[in-house]
Amino acid sequence: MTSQALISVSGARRRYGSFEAVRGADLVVRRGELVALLGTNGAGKTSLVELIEGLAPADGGEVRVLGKDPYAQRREIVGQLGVMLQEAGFSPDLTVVETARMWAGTLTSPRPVAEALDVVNLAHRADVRVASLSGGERRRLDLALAVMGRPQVLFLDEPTTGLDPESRRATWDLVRGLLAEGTTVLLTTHYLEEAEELADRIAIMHAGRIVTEGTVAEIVAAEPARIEFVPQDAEGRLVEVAPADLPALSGAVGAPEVERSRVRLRTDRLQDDLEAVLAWARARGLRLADLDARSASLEQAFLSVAGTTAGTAGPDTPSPDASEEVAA
Ligand SMILES: Nc1ncnc2c1ncn2[C@@H]1O[C@H](COP(=O)(O)OP(=O)(O)OP(=O)(O)O)[C@@H](O)[C@H]1O
Repeated sequence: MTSQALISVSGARRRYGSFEAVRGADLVVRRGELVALLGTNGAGKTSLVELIEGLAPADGGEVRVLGKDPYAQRREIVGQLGVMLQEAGFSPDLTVVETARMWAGTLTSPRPVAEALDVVNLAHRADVRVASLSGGERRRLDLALAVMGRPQVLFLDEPTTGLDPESRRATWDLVRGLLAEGTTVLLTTHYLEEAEELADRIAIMHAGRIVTEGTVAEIVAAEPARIEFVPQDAEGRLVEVAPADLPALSGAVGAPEVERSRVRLRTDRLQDDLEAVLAWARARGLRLADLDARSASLEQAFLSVAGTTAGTAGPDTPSPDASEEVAA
């Protein structure tokens, strides 16, 4: 059974003057799932999310949230939406609990303030001034405010940017707790690792469109695997091989590359072609130094979207664990 789409965007467009930042984007977020929206810098993520949040009207296409037009019918749904902004903009002189009470005062049926602070593990910091909170605690306060109204749909905009790894993991746990409560989440993030950890599905945006969408496994499966090695003889001396000397691969994607003795192959049939490479090496008495055979990563899929789709934007600095191999 397919669960109900709480967010549905079809052919959405948004223009700033003559520049079209969102150029026919399609996106569905179903009840109870977390969809991570990734993209290159300037891809149009913020412009699209603002349409979904009802902060601006679409210049074309259709945007529906909880079955309503989020711009024209904003009042009917705004109470069901929670938005975690980059900067909530509260006075640094207020304490945590004062801030939370003030925010709760603007909502029709808020969670008890103590509960909201508890959800984000800030109860013990209730009487601390906002100015004295760490960066991670401030982000948690932003999250507490976003979930204060028990939103059905929660928008998380780079919720862990600037946080240390421990705080980031703590935030992920909080988000998992909200998902377990049934909250539906649209997350924008520059951290691929964050998307892999949290997302049921990922949508990658580039140049105003969603160009790839699916589970991590689906997105990664569409990218070829890699086999790399440096051929050596039995004494450990480098052996130069020309691309034409390499074995024919049944799942080959593109031509083999040989760069300073390192051989790079791309394949859609990793196991079969790895066996072919090993048999080829054995028959020639070669050792394969630095042998590395692996399925594609989300990062490779992301970079391939960023690199092969028309447009000028380069990839974001995607994740702290971005492999040197790809970044090089
Ligand atoms: N108010 C505006 N006026 C004119 N152009 C704008 C405006 N806001 C955004 N843009 C442009 O629209 C494009 C998309 O911007 P947007 O902020 O939506 O991208 P993004 O994917 O959120 O980028 P980032 O990851 O860098 O935050 C960019 O080229 C940006 O310069």
